[in-house]
Amino acid sequence: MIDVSGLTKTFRNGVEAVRGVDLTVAPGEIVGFLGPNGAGKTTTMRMLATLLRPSSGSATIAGHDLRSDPRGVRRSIGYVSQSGGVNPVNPLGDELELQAMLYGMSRAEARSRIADVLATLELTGLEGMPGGALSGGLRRRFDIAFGLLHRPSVLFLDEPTTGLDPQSRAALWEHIRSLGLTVLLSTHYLEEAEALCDRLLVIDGGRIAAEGTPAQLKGERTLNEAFLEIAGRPA
Ligand SMILES: Nc1ncnc2c1ncn2[C@@H]1O[C@H](COP(=O)(O)OP(=O)(O)OP(=O)(O)O)[C@@H](O)[C@H]1O
Repeated sequence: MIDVSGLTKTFRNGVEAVRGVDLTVAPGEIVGFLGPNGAGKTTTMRMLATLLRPSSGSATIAGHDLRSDPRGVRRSIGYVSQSGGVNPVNPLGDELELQAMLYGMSRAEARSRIADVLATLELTGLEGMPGGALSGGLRRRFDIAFGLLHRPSVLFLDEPTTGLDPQSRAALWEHIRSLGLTVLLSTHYLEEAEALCDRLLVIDGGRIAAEGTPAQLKGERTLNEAFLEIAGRPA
C-alpha cells in the first residue's frame, strides 16, 4: 500500500534529513516509525503526504505515484500532524462540515459522513464543542476525525499520543486499531510501538537502521534495550 524507494531530502541549508529510505507498508498494516529527535521521521512522512518535495527517490501510495500523481496521493491519504489543527474557538461540528464541503460533499453527504466518523471515534455528541474546551485526548481524536473525512485508505499519524496521559493514550490505540486502515505512525513511546504496531521501522540519521515486528527487534531484550543498541540514544 506504501512503497518507498531511495527517498532523500536535503534542505536548502544543507541538512540531509533523509538519506535514502526504502520502506513498504502492506494493506491494513499498522507500522510504527521510531527514531531519536531529528532522525527524519516527520520529514519522511511530510514527503509521503505531498507536503514536502523529495530531493530524490520514488514512492507509490495506494497505487498513486508521488511525483506524477500527487493529487491521487492526497485523495488516498489522511495526514495528522504533530501539532494537530483543531480550531480552539468554533464548534468542531461546523469545522468538520466546512472541511467536508471543501472536499466536494453536499451538506447532506457531509453530515452523514461526519456522523459516521464521529461514531467510529466515539465523539458523537461533542460536535458542538470548540477545540479549546476539550481534553488533549479528545482533541487528538478530533484531529484524526478531520483526517478521515474523505475516506482515505492510508493514514499518516505524526506522534499522535505525545503529551497524553497513559489512559488517553491506550484509548487512542484502540481507536486507531478499530479503523482497519493502513497506518504509518511516528512515536517516541516504545510501549506504544509494542502495543499498537504490527511492525516497526527504526530511522536514525535519515536512514532505516532496523525493521521487524516488535518481537523480532526485541529478541531477548526489552524494546528499550534493543532501541538503545540500534540508535545509540533513547527513542
Ligand atoms: N525545514 C527545514 N529546514 C532545515 N532543516 C530541517 C527542516 N525540517 C527539519 N529539518 C532538520 O531535518 C532533520 C530531521 O528532522 P525531522 O523533523 O524529520 O526529525 P524527526 O525524526 O521527526 O524528529 P522529532 O522526533 O524531534 O520530531 C533535523 O536535523 C531537523 O533539524
